[in-house]
Amino acid sequence: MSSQSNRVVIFDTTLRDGEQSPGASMNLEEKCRIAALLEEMGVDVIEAGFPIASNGDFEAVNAVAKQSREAIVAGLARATKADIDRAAEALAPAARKRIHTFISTSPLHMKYKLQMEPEAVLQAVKDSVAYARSKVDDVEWSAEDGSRTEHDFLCRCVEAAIAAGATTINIPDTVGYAVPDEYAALIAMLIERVPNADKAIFSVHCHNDLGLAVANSLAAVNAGARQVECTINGLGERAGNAAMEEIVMALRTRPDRMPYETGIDTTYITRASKLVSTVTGFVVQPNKAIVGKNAFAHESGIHQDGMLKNAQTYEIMTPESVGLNKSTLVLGKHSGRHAFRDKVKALGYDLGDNRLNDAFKRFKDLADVKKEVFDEDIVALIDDQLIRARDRIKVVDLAVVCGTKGPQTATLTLEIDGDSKTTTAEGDGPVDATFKAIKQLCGATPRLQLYQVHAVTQGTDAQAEVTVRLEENGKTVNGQGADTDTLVASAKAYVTALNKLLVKREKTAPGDMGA
Ligand SMILES: CC(=O)SCCNC(=O)CCNC(=O)[C@H](O)C(C)(C)COP(=O)(O)OP(=O)(O)OC[C@H]1O[C@@H](n2cnc3c(N)ncnc32)[C@H](O)[C@@H]1OP(=O)(O)O
Ligand SMILES: CC(C)C(=O)C(=O)O
Repeated sequence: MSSQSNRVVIFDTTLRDGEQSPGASMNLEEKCRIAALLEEMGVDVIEAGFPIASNGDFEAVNAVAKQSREAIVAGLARATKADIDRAAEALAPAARKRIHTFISTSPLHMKYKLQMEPEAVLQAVKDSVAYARSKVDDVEWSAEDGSRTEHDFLCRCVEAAIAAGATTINIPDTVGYAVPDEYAALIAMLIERVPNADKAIFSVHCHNDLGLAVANSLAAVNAGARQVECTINGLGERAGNAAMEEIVMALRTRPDRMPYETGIDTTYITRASKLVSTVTGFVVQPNKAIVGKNAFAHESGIHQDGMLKNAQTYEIMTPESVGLNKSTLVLGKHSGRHAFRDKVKALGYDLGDNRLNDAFKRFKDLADVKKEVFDEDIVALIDDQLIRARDRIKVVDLAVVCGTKGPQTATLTLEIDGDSKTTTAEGDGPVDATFKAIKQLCGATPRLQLYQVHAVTQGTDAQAEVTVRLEENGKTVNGQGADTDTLVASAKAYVTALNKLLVKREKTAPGDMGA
């Protein structure tokens, strides 16, 4: 494959560079599960670890080597015989194996980290690649800190690595320092200047310190790189690596600007993201591109309206293309009537325009006090509205004073047959005070048989749904009320039950309100 081909090799290093994220260690069984999924989704090369690093790393590379069939399994090695021997040993069972050997080439790294002269580094490139080639046919050489390497020296190292048998040349932006046009120019320069450049595939490995890992990788592909090293969810050292899902979906979504293909079945992306997140405990931020919880979620009314008319108005990829069932229209304070009507219909209600408008107003009030409005909230809200439509008694206002000091008081305003009436009552707790206030205003004395509260959804801002059962002269009625305020929900429930009692009384003694 050359820089003329349009096929981009996806080299996944979640298990190696991804695991270098502090706290992201994975055990052998977890690595094997991730590797199996990476292979199933069409990853070309799986870098399974750094075998000399520890026995655990060796075992993991060895286990992934044993289980993989189609994917090439790579093991990392410094420019030393011991590292290369260990990598070769771990990779031995692999159907397709690659030794990935590297050494730093930037002045800073050579002088301070390696404490080697450039000529010694150049010799190490030749020796390490040749030695690795004596072990396997597929050798990748990386110029660590390549993006900060002096160009002439980098050209000499790359030429030497290819001459010694490397078939993939990786130019990492190890510290995420590059910017897209500069990095693309670097890759183009190497392809142009290195005499044997056509004998190797050029690869990029970008870190995200400036948030440019994906942009740099794509710019490099446009300049002729045909392997991208990346990780699921962008996991990796420090700010992470280029995120595989972003690279792959950018190529798939913009073939007009980037006419390249990968072998990835993108419908596996969500699964892979979830698996890596679960295994490492690294939660994916909600607004993360492609795999964040909100990547295909819409809350604003104008966007929801557009989505309902044509999803392409606000989505450049389909959720199905990344393995999600569907987009979500999240109902919240920014939602509009179109999305609300759609949701109400989907929940099985057939409300006329007036009722819908009324429900929408109540929904907006609820959304003002609640972060997210769930289906259950809407059901509770509409049921509440339907129940209350013909009520003679309505809760208008409630203010409760409660706490450790006491006495607990409730100041309540009810609308009774169109008239507004207010009273204040004391009680044994805020619920008792509220119920006493209702009884005072309505002159009712039914017996409370049941008082039950449950949260409609989760969270401290959840709606409370209260059930009240009242008994009078052998007649029993239940009333329900829902509200984010438990006491308001309690008042509504009690009043609903009272309204039902009134209906029952009407049947026996028409026109009678008080008890
Ligand atoms: C950019 C990257 O991501 S590179 C990969 C980074 N990943 C890791 O380091 C994770 C795994 N690493 C490890 O477990 C350990 O660092 C080991 C096992 C590899 C080495 O451990 P130690 O022998 O204790 O060495 P230590 O890590 O302290 O220092 C690294 C040594 O390797 C040398 N070195 C670093 N890179 C290379 C290289 N590519 N080729 C040859 N030598 C190298 C350093 O100069 C230093 O040598 P020195 O001991 O002579 O000063
Ligand atoms: C070993 C190389 C590829 C690396 O991880 C880096 O330079 O970031």
